[in-house]
Amino acid sequence: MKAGPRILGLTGSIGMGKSTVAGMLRTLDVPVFDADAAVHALQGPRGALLPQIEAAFPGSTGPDGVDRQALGAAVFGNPDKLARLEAIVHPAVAALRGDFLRDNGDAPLVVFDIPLLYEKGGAQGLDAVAVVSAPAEVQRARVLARPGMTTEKFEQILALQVPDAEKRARADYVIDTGLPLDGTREQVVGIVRALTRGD
Ligand SMILES: CC(C)(COP(=O)(O)OP(=O)(O)OC[C@H]1O[C@@H](n2cnc3c(N)ncnc32)[C@H](O)[C@@H]1O)[C@@H](O)C(=O)NCCC(=O)NCCS
Ligand SMILES: Nc1ncnc2c1ncn2[C@@H]1O[C@H](COP(=O)(O)OP(=O)(O)OP(=O)(O)O)[C@@H](O)[C@H]1O
Repeated sequence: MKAGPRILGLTGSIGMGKSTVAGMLRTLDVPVFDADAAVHALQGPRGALLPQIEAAFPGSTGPDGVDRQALGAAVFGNPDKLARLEAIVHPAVAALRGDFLRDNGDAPLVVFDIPLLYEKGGAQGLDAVAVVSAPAEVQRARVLARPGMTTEKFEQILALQVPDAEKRARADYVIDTGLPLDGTREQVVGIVRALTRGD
């Protein structure tokens, strides 16, 4: 028997409903590590990565932390700059994820919410992966409704992400978020049951 919790990776492309599903998992008492929140904390006011990011991208940080709009404009669409930012951010996120796992060592199941799981090869050590997915037109409508989002930015981000169809093909579970929330919640409950049964 494996020591420690089972680990479910949760991923999905922009606007597919990861955060909503992560919220559903938390209400089922499943601890969720939120990679995006970790990035925000590391880049926010007094964030641990501010000196390194300022050195690599002068003028991109201030008293409120990283200017995400400006840094995003600099790195999305420029693979070298994006790789430089990732080399700063990803090891720090991995360290926080290790802390989380130690803190929740007694839970039967934990979830790693990792937006870029397939893009950045974060699948090692996971027992299963669930992908959130909705039809492309639902995704587009959700994303373009967000403040500060433009069609251009959306297209740039999509181009950086593994296509939804490929994610669905590779995942152990597909969670459909293109339907009313209750239907999605039912699927989430089923996955948690399947992964915690028979321990
Ligand atoms: C460049 C930053 C500051 C822009 O922040 P902003 O708030 O404008 O965008 P946000 O983080 O919400 O990302 C928007 C979309 O782009 C995607 N995205 C973010 N980083 C990347 C990346 N390195 N490669 C591909 N897609 C990415 C996200 O999954 C999301 O769908 C930020 O995305 C960042 O620091 N990215 C590098 C670190 C990283 O890889 N984070 C992903 C979680 S580990
Ligand atoms: N069945 C459903 N499941 C999940 N989200 C749904 C569903 N129906 C409607 N929605 C809505 O779709 C939106 C999904 O946004 P959410 O922030 O969860 O996506 P995300 O994948 O985390 O996005 P990003 O990767 O861009 O941060 C929310 O506004 C949510 O209320």
